[in-house]
Amino acid sequence: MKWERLDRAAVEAQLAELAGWTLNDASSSISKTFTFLNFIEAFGFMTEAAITAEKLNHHPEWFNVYSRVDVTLNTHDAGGLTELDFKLAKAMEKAAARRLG
Ligand SMILES: C[C@H](O)[C@H](O)[C@H]1CNC2=NC(N)=NC(=O)C2=N1
Repeated sequence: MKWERLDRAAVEAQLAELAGWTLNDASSSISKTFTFLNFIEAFGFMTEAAITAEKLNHHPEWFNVYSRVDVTLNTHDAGGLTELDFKLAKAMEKAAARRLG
């Protein structure tokens, strides 16, 4: 399925449903830093997010050090943000919430 790039208003509307995500340069991606109790919790989050990413065929750019995971999402194929980025962001929120309590 071909996903369309969202316009600024649609991006703002989606962002309003998410806590702690920031919009990057030219509205082309969104980012969030997740901090867990330790590496195992961070890696458990990444494992769960990876399974969702594979199901969606939509993959995060991320960087992990110990308990921290920096995530950036965008849709390369669309050159910006699409609904897929927000589906993955919301799934990540659920996976993180389960580990953060
Ligand atoms: C060929 C393959 O389906 C595509 O490259 C998919 C894979 N995962 C992807 N992930 C992300 N974030 N953006 C994409 O455009 C994308 N495209």
